[in-house]
Amino acid sequence: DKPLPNSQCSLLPHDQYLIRSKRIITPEGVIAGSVEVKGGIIVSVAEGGDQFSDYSQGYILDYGDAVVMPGLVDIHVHLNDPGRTEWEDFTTGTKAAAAGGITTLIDMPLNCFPTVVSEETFRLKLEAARNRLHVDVGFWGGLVPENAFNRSALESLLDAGVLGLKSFMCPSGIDDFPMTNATHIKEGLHVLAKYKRPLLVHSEIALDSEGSTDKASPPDPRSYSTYLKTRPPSWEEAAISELYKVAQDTRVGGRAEGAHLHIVHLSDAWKSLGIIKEAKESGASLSVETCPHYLAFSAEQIKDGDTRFKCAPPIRDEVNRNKLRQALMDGHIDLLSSDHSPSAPELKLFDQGDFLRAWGGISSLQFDLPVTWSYGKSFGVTLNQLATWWSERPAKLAGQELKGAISGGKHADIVVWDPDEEFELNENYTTYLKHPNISAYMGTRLSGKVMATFVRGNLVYSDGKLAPAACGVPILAKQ
Ligand SMILES: NC(=O)N[C@H]1NC(=O)NC1=O
Ligand SMILES: [Zn+2]
Ligand SMILES: [Zn+2]
Repeated sequence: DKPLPNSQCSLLPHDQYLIRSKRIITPEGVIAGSVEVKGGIIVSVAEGGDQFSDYSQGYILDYGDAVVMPGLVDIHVHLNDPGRTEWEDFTTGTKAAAAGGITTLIDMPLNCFPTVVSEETFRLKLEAARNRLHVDVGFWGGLVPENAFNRSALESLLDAGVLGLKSFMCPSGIDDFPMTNATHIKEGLHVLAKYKRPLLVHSEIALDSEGSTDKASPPDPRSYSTYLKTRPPSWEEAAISELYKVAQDTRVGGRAEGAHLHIVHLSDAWKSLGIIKEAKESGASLSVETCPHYLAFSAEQIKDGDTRFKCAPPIRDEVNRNKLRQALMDGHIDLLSSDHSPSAPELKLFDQGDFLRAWGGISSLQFDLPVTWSYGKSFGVTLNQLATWWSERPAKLAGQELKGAISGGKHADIVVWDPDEEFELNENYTTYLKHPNISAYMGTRLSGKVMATFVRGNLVYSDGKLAPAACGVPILAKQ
């Protein structure tokens, strides 16, 4: 049993050990057995336990019937560092991730300042992240009008190691991250094809909407329905129809073969979803995510002035929510992400409760797992589905073939949790997010408590404690 290179990285002073449990979630199904970890890698996964009854090579951690699952890979997180660290930063965000069983997160190129739209700005991002990551963190670069037609600028950003690009089809809310049109996106995909990396798109196009026109009786900005009317499903439909067309380039033999288009945070479960199904059938390389808040909440439940629930696209009515749940269960939605997009609490305008002027963004990162499980189990979500939507597919989208599953040869990125333990998410709950009070989940009762989190074999979180050192690494795309 070799000593660890840096004992501050892990709460477990062993390099080689066995994790035992009656419920290990593997790609082949749930098994009772053990996962053998050595040097940060899963060296074997075995059913039963007899062959290890005398495990003299290392240490044994027996978790009984707690669930041992691949750590979550949250591909859609805004940590706002550098530049808006009073909203969230690398330290708070990655501590929250570790405590929540998220072993890898991919940081978005906007809400930080400057935005990550060039090699130079990406270097600033990496500099800010240095020695401050408690889990592994990858980065999306930004596709904006300024770089979309500048192939060499995009190539240097991609050569520097961003895992793919992200763009908006509507105003992003951040001045130095302007929106792209279909032509910019087509060019971006063409460059990405060579790298075989994805483009993630915020898919709403701002059309004139009924909410903003009635001047005789101005709508009440404290009412959620006022906000909901300003961003109807037709905005998502309009964007996704455009994307259907540009995605044709990603087909075999197309101009952007090798690139992939990923639609982020789908809310509309009606026509948008239909177009996505058709695009997949057409042979386009396309996928879609939704977020726990669209599965958990409905417009009917959002109280006047409670701007914690403001996000874009908006949380829609209960019928839409149920249809979205069904689409997920039926396999039409590929994966889940948080779109963790916190702000300083002042920007949520809790005093006025003004839905039209408050910052749009849901804060949820630390609660990805218990939230998905608490709401998901009511509509039949299984443990294997959690691993597919939260680990296997997001790892694949981000090009991380060593992450996202409990199987031999992969990184030992593991969450151990108790699906049956319930807790009140209130001010007494230990939360590492910078501003827990802005989270839409605060005040709810959840089930599914994270007991331990391993990142490349380091026990970074256990039983309410974090490892002292920040030993997560920045993930750079391989050439
Ligand atoms: N800029 C930013 O983070 N916007 C996010 N917030 C939100 O609710 N939807 C988004 O795209
Ligand atoms: Zn977005
Ligand atoms: Zn986002």
